[in-house]
Amino acid sequence: MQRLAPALRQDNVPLDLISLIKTILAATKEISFRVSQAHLGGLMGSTLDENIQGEIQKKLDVVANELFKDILLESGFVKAISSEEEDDAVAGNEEGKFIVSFDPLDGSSNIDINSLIGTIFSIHEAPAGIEAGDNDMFKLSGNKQVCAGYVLYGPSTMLVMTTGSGTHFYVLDRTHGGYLLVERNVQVPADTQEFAINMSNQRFWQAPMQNYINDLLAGDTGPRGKNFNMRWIAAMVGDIHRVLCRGGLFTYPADSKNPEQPHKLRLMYEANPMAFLLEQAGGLAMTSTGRIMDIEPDSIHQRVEVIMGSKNEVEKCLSYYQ
Ligand SMILES: O=P(O)(O)OC[C@H]1O[C@](O)(COP(=O)(O)O)[C@@H](O)[C@@H]1O
Ligand SMILES: [Mg+2]
Ligand SMILES: [Mg+2]
Repeated sequence: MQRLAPALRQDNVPLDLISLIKTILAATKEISFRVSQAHLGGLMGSTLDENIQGEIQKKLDVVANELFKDILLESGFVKAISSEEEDDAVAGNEEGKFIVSFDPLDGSSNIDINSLIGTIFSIHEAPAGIEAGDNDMFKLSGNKQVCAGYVLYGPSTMLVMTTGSGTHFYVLDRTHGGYLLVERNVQVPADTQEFAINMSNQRFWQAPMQNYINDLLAGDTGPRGKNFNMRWIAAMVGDIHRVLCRGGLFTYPADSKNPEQPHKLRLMYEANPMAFLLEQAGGLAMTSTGRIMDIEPDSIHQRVEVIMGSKNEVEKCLSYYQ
């Protein structure tokens, strides 16, 4: 099995980006270890602190964030970072060529039940003429990502990553401590009979999503003429990984539960990186009004609605909004 660096060189990834990716992955190996030892290291449960999202931070959210942030800022490769757990961008090396947005631990509500969690990252080239700590530096669309990926801390620790030459799967080999390529150019099936949504929000969805989901639930007795199964891991990394492995539709639609905040998932370090991975694997990643990666961000913690996965099924869902 091919090691990470030769696999990236095969995709003509520039050496400085390979060095940054290796730095990111060094942090994920440490996080993977800390996650596996969390019970023993007193890292279960919550802190007393609230992050800018208005969520009480888990101890592991804080540990993973500090680890990721420190390793990146010390590397010298990054001009700035932006994280789910940081109010604002954090300045790095003024000469740094890249900026990194990340979700240090995705699926935080799964930590205390020992279920699937992960780390999500998105890399852009640093725009010129903006100071290192300025949030405006991150107002770049998903189309401008040079690399995106996630690491899933599951039965095995898996890396799923793209640099624009397809989406590839890697596994952390614990014998020699490196990520090995296990599948190149993953392709998402265009059709599916599996969907993922938090059903408990149903009464708050807009009418098109209500109608779409009702028709899925009607199965072969309804207009879709076939049965659909439902899954919800409550960790985007886990639900998207399933979609990349066997197809499916994953959605976190707009809802009226909190009118001031109709969307849940964050554009810069959840929706954009997953959109890049899915599109590179032949899937689609949309809101009800357009392509996620075309969105021009207006803030680093901006939230968006998400409808992504198997191409034909995403198009079918969007047809309910026409
Ligand atoms: O709690 P809900 O409504 O099931 O939402 C689950 C969603 O929230 C998230 O956990 C949010 O991410 P964080 O855990 O990083 O805050 C997603 O991973 C997941 O898809
Ligand atoms: Mg998240
Ligand atoms: Mg998180």
